[in-house]
Amino acid sequence: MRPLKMIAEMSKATVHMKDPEHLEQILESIKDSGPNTLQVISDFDMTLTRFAYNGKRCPTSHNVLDNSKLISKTCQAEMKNLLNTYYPIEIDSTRSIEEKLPLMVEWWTKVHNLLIEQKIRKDQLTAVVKESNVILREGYQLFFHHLHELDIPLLIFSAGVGDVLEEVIRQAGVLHPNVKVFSNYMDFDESGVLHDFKGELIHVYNKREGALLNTQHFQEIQSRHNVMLLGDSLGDLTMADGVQDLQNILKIGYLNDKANTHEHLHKGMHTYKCRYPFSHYFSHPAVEERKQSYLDSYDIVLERDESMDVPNAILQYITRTQ
Ligand SMILES: Nc1ccn([C@@H]2O[C@H](COP(=O)(O)O)[C@@H](O)[C@H]2O)c(=O)n1
Repeated sequence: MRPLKMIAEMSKATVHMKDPEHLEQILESIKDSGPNTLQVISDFDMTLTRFAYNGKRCPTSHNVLDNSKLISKTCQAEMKNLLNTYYPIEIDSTRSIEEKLPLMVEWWTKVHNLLIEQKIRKDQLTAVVKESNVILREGYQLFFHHLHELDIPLLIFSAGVGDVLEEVIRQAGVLHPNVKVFSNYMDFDESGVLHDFKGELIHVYNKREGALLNTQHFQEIQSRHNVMLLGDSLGDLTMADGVQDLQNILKIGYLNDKANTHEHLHKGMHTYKCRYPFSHYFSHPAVEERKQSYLDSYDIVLERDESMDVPNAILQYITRTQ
């Protein structure tokens, strides 16, 4: 039987594909190569985590801090201003990456400096994550456990805050040894107070496997030439750049619903629970407008789907040995 017929989840109404035949070839080729040739590369915010829950937007790893009691009201206001300034630039498809890149570095640098000024303590992060509204997508247990069982590396590339997202995964009980996170990690002084961020700044335009060249992680994944990639933006597609001798890449994209959220964003504005002020949403292209570009770039597009059902079903299929 043809692969797509064998994967029941592929007939869900949320699933879209531009070229099912090509997708079937990729699925077969990855399956034939075996699980020890596979690595999974994923974005974190709004890809492994939910975009919304009960009609309310869920936070990114940065927002977990922005919305917390660790940040003064003045600082929250400054961060919100920065978001108002730079987020429209991040999603502006009329500007080139060359134009946007220095501005993204500027945004991240300003936010990190503000966070440093807040003298955040390492021992406060557990509580802040617990109190936040961040939620991993439904079916995350199966996803993480299956990859762990088969010893398939899960590389999470995130321009968010590594300490926060690692804590999210830890609290969910799925921070297995095969999970490697590449993100912006906080640097705490000897008394446990944030005084810097470690290493090179990671923003939306430089998170990719090639950045791991000459690291131990790179050696561990060098022989894995097949990739399953999960993302929620077109920028996430470059995360696999630098994979050695890439044979097959299966790209699954979450097309999150930005248009449906106006109503609760109005409410969220007063509670600081929303990610962005609603003005961003009015200028943000709606799902229908973005759908074609996602279909042109991702092999599978999941529209308004808050679950891991499809990635899980695909994984079960391509790692089945008989
Ligand atoms: N102060 C900030 C800076 C960035 N963001 C958003 O985080 C996203 C990056 O995280 P990924 O896991 O998707 O790499 C990015 O899309 C920014 O909009 C933020 O919320 N606050």
